[in-house]
Amino acid sequence: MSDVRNPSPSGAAPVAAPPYDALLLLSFGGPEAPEDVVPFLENVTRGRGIPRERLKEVGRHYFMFGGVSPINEQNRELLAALRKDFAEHGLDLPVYWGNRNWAPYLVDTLREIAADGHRRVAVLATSAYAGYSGCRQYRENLADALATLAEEGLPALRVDKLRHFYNHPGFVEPMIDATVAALEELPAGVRDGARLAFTTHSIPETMAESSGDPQDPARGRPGGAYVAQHLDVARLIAAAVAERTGVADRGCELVFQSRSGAPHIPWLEPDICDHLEAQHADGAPAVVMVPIGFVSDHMEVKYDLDTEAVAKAAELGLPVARAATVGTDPRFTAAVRELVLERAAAERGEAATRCAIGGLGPSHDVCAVACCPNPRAPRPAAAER
Ligand SMILES: CC1=C(CCC(=O)O)c2cc3nc(cc4[nH]c(cc5[nH]c(cc1n2)c(C)c5CCC(=O)O)c(CCC(=O)O)c4C)C(CCC(=O)O)=C3C
Ligand SMILES: [Fe+2]
Repeated sequence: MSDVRNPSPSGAAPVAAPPYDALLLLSFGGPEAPEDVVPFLENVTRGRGIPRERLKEVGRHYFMFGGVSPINEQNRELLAALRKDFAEHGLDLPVYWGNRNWAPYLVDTLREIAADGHRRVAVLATSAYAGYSGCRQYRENLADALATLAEEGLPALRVDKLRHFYNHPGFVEPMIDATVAALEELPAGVRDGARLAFTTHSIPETMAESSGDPQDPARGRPGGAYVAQHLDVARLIAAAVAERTGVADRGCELVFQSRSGAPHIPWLEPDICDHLEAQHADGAPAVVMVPIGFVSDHMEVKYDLDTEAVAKAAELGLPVARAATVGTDPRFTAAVRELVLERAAAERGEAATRCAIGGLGPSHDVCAVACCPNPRAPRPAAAER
């Protein structure tokens, strides 16, 4: 692992990151009041064939939490943490935030960026891995928003999406600490026997198979790049946790959660709740759930893991703990800064250190047209070659 953390000496004048004049934090968005829930779900599911029953069920999850998803507040905290990190390290780059499905909407943020006089924007999507939902769909959202700005006669912006950060040490290391901390929450008697269950969002199997760049060796593996990348992270965490705790055989299972879509369409399995049952039947004394698929403790974590899976475990009498997501860990904000600086250097034609751990290497900077295809029909997407 190479160290590319090189803060400017304190007192030095802040430096920019040419050619970029802004960073955009691009996220999913979530409701912030009960009356937001139905319109939010309509935004998410428009034209996606999600069964009505599933929508009612997901609406119920949000209402259980007062109609407020934690995701927007978590993104406000990340935005503040990024601004603080940039300021402390002498990086003079304004940071903006926009969402796919709720205010502040991406298109409004891009209008604001243009009005502030910025033209070249680096984009960090709050999705660490390859796949349609986490990569191309955001690039389609960018293309749509840019088209709206063009129709309005606003100045043209160029947007560059930063590479997938799933194997950046600034993302993985906080999760190693969080997994060790979760193990320590378990009763001492079951701690050493506890198994690890790495969880992520289930997606349709066909979407998993086609995830990633066709040229990327990870895509050729069963499950495509989405599964291969998650397995790589799971192995890194399992190995580090084995070393830290002196217990080598906790397993390293990748399991899935938050399945939606029609029941006859195959999605990635096993589901976390079925997995807890199987682990219990297999004699596991405890399980630690490690939500490697997510960057903050949003609704998929608070409901699907902390509520539903925890209830399943209680019913089984299986002790469980859940590892925290990276959130605003300073190693993660430093990683974002490094990704911006690395990409800026690459865009200037300079050599850049591309920090990555595990077996797959750093992801590509610019997605291919055939990367993570839209499962329905091809649509214009920004930031591709
Ligand atoms: C891979 C992936 C991530 C992880 C990467 C990333 O973080 O981007 C993710 C994150 C999230 N998903 C979220 C919420 C929802 N996802 C849905 C539906 C879907 N997700 C999908 C995939 C993913 N989703 C897919 C293939 C669908 C089917 C419909 C479609 O093809 O688009 C639905 C519809 C209802 C349902 O069926 O669940 C909702 C409400 C929230 C917000 C949580 C909050 O409010 O705190 C977040 C962060
Ligand atoms: Fe989702």
